Amino acid sequence: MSVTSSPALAVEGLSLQIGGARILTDVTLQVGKAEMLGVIGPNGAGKTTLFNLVSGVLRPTGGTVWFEGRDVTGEPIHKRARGGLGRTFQTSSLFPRLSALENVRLAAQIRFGGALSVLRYPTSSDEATRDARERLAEVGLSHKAGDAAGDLSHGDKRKLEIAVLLATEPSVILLDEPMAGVASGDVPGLSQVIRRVHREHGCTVLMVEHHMEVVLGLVDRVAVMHHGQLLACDTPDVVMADRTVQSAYLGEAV
Ligand SMILES: Nc1ncnc2c1ncn2[C@@H]1O[C@H](COP(=O)(O)OP(=O)(O)OP(=O)(O)O)[C@@H](O)[C@H]1O
Repeated sequence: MSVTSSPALAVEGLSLQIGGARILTDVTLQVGKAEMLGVIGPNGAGKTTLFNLVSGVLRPTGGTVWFEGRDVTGEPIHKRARGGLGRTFQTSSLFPRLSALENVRLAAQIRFGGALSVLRYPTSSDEATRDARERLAEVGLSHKAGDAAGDLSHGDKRKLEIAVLLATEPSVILLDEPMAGVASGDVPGLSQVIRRVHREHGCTVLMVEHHMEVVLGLVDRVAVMHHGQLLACDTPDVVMADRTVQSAYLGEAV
């Protein structure tokens, strides 16, 4: 997909310097509406830092973050999240002792403006609970609604995190290594959930992922990071054929 004149998300000259260390240098990138963009690169390339700057976990020392045409560089993470910029983290952000349904319901309650109570047992008539059940169905976890989040497999935890995210109705979703720790047998199912959510919600998805097969099979374009810089950003075919990418990042043809 080509990037439209009004991208869902854009970073311009984004840089982060900590002490003498240049963590990210002058990254400029646009993500079109409803596009799925993968971010790849070796360990320490700056992928998570890019996500942290985009979502508001970190403030850049240079450059700008644009979200739906708005400069959000100075906005804190919760304000960006309320505006529709949602993300998952490498480490799970679920409440392990709450059920899968309760985890999603909490996120839905925030959207519906209800009291944040996990003590109140969900009832089928409650709007947030109904919404939470729908989100669980979307990620194929209806049958695990009553299970404690902490007891779920890694793959199901990742699906649940996506359901929690969907309950906040984001327009842009950042997925930080969704396949990390997921058993290989569960990878296709999780990929399918990501593809379906992207297609059915029409949201923009940015995904950092080491699992190359997954990224190349899912995304419209791939951004390649290397030493805190953006090396290339294009369709999977073009990026895989790029000699700079092959020699600097992959070391050999893929
Ligand atoms: N707060 C910090 N202070 C100093 N260096 C940092 C800080 N945060 C990140 N770095 C360094 O910046 C570089 C980029 O880190 P980052 O976590 O963004 O890489 P990554 O591409 O996500 O790596 P991985 O694939 O291993 O998760 C690394 O060399 C890391 O050690």
